[in-house]
Amino acid sequence: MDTAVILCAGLAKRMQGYTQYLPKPLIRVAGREILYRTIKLLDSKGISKFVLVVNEHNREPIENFVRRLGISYEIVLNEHPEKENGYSLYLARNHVNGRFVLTMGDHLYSEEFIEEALKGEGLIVDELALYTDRKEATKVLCKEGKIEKIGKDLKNFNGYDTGFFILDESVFETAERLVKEREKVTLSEIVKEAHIKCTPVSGKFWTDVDTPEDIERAKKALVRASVKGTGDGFISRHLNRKVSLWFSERLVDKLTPNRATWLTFFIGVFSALVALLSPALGGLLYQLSSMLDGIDGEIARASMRTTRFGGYLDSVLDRYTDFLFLSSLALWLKPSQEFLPWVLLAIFGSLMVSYSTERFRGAYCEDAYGVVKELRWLPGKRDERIFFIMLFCLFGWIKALFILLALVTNVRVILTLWLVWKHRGSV
Ligand SMILES: O=P(O)(O)O[C@H]1[C@@H](O)[C@@H](OP(=O)(O)O[C@@H]2[C@@H](O)[C@H](O)[C@@H](O)[C@H](O)[C@@H]2O)[C@H](O)[C@@H](O)[C@@H]1O
Ligand SMILES: Nc1ccn([C@@H]2O[C@H](COP(=O)(O)O)[C@@H](O)[C@H]2O)c(=O)n1
Ligand SMILES: [Mg+2]
Repeated sequence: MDTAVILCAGLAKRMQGYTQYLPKPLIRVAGREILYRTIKLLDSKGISKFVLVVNEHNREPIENFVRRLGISYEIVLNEHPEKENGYSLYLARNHVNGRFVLTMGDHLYSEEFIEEALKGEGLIVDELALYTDRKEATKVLCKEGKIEKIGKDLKNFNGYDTGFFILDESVFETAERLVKEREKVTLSEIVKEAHIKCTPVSGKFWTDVDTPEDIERAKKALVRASVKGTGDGFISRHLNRKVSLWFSERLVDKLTPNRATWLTFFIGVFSALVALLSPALGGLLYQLSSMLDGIDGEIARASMRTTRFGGYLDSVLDRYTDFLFLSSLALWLKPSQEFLPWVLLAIFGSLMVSYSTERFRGAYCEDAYGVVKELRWLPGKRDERIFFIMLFCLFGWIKALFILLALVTNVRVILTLWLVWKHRGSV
C-alpha cells in the first residue's frame, strides 16, 4: 500500500474567521499545518503517493503548499463540494490501485495512531475518542467486524469514526452506484453500503478540527503529548514538566525550539551571575532555568521541528550553564586549598553525568536510557541536581552541597560505566 487519498474539498462552514484566509487543511495547530502533519506521518510510514481532492477555492493554496513538501502528489478537483465527501472519494477512483489509505484533510493524528491504523482494515474505529468532541463525532455501530450503522445521531453505537480508512478499489463500485442514484453522497453512506470492515484503534490521539475550539483543544493535546519518553529525572517528571508545558502550550506558535534553547540558556547564565552575590536568589533562578529548559524540546516535538543540531545545542549550552553556576558558587564560597578538590570533583562530576550518557549515544547510536533501563533510576540527572542545588543554596549549605554533588555525580558515573559494561553484549 503506497497511496493515500486525502479529502480536502470541504467548505469548512464552521471555521468562521479562519478559512477566509486559509483553507482548513493549512491551518496551523501547535506550529504545523494539519495537512503537513498527516502527509509527513504517512510519508514516514511508507506512503509514497498522495491524492488530494480539493475544491476550486482551496486548490491553489493547497497545491502551492504540497509542492514545497517534495512528495509525489496528484490533485483532483471537486467542482461540486456541495455533493458531500462521498462524491470527493468517488472522484479519486482513477488515481488509486489496490489498497489505499483514505483520510480527511481536517483531521489530526498521532504517530502511534497511524502506526496502529495502517495495520487495520476498513474504517478505523475508536471506542474512546479521548481527544475529540464526542458529541460532534460520527458514531459507528460495528457488528462482527463490519459497519452495521454509522451516523452523527446514532443512539446505539460502540465506537467513533476516526476519519481514517484502509480501503481497496472495490469501494468505488458502491461509490459509483450511489453517485448515479443520489444528488448528494456521504462517505458514511458509501462505507455502510459497501459493508466495509471496522478495525478498533482506541485511546490514541486523533481529532477532527471543525471549530476554533477544536484547534485550541488539539494544540493542548499535541503539546502535552510532547513530553520526552526517557531521560527525565524525578523532579522533571513530577514538577518541571508541569511548568514547562504551561509555557509550551502558549509559546508553541510563537517561539522556535532553538530560540527557546537560547532563552533558557541566558536565564541560566543570569542565575550564575546572581549567585555571585546571592546563592539563594541565584539558586531559585537556576531552578527556573531548569524548569524552562523543557520548553525547547516540547515545542520541537509538538510542532514536528526536532533537529539534531537543536538537541546538540540544548545539551552543550546546559553544560555551560551548569559550569558557570557552580563556578559562581565556588567564587562566592572562596574555598580553602583543602576544600578545592571537592569543588573540582563536583563540577567535573556534573559534566560527566551528561557525558557518560551522551557518549553512549555516540558509541552505540542508541539512547542510553532506552537500552540500560537501570540508568533511569540512578539519582543525579540534571533536573534533580539543580533542584537540590537550589535547596542547599536556600539553606546556605554550600560546602555540603559541593561534597554531596561530588559524591553523587561521580558515583553515578562509575555505576553508569558498570551498567553499560554489564549490558555490553546487548548493544
Ligand atoms: O546531566 P544530564 O541530565 O545528563 O543532562 C542532560 C540534559 O542537559 C538534557 O537537557 P534537556 O533539555 O533534554 O533536559 C531538561 C533538563 O536539562 C532540565 O533540567 C529539566 O528540568 C527539563 O525538564 C529537561 O529534562 C540534554 O538533552 C541531555 O543531553 C543531557 O545529558
Ligand atoms: N532547540 C532544540 C532543543 C531540543 N530539541 C529536542 O528536544 C530534546 C530535549 O528535550 P527537552 O524537552 O528535555 O528539552 C533534544 O534532545 C532534541 O531532540 C530540539 O530538537 N531542538
Ligand atoms: Mg531542553
